[in-house]
Amino acid sequence: MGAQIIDGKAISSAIRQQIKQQVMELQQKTGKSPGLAVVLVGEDPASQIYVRNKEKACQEVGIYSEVYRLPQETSQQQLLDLVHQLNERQEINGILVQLPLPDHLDEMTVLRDISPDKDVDGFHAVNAGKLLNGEKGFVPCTPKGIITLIKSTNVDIKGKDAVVVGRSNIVGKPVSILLLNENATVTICHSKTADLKSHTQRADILVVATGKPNLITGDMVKPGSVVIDVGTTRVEGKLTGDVHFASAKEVAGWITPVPGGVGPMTITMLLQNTVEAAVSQWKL
Ligand SMILES: Nc1nc(=O)c2c([nH]1)NC[C@@H]1CN(c3ccc(C(=O)N[C@@H](CCC(=O)O)C(=O)O)cc3)C=[N+]21
Repeated sequence: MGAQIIDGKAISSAIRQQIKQQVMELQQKTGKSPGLAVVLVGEDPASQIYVRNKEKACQEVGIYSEVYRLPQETSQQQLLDLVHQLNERQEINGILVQLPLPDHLDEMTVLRDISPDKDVDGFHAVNAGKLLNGEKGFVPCTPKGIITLIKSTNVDIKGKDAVVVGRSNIVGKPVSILLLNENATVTICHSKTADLKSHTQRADILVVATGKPNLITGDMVKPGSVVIDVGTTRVEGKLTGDVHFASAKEVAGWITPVPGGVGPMTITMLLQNTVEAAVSQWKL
């Protein structure tokens, strides 16, 4: 018994099939493939895995990709020089600088120097502003994937109580705006929220993106609700979500697993954004 599992892996592969088709059509029409540059600074093992997965995903769907692996001691200027070069390169439609950057580098400055037209992560202030204003721009990959996963349940978002736990610029804030755009009533909770449980218990849609393993237990979940777990923390070698899966799945109506939920969707949305970038830069 218990919740239906939202299979992010299966939904991802269906969308990747469509993207592959679209890339083939673009190649036939233009003789070119969309191109993505991924920049990784330092040797964080988790980042290495993500970057390799992104590279593989690009290959699968026919997106051209370049990966720049820069040493830990790369200077701010060296990183900015690379970003500027990539901004100018015709064959590169999307640029992603893997976060977090080493402490001596200023993320905000680096993100601001990526051309907003190539900002497939949707982290540039221009794209964040467009999202807030309801203008067309790049939507961050994880939030975009989350909305796709919620819609896959056929639960109508309109008028529902959505509670987002976490207020990062990468997930919490943008997913809150997307849910608001879908006409949910949105509450944003965070580490200073007084009574977290009182909020999560009322959530028809619960999105958890805190990086605190097993923060949300079954007693904090509303019966029948949609629970989206964004956390992927390695605990004793095992990838662990922010939601205690075993107890939450007895209460929720739908729930995403970790792994195999939000993670694969993030990469799929990156592929989608890269194709979008190419189509718009090629003026198709
Ligand atoms: N500029 C930038 N853009 C990002 O999108 C970005 C980033 N920096 N920094 C790190 C986070 C994290 N992130 C994930 C992507 C895929 C999985 C993923 O595919 N996870 C698999 C499991 C992978 C594994 O086994 O480790 C899953 O959940 O099933 C997870 C996490 C993207 N991020």
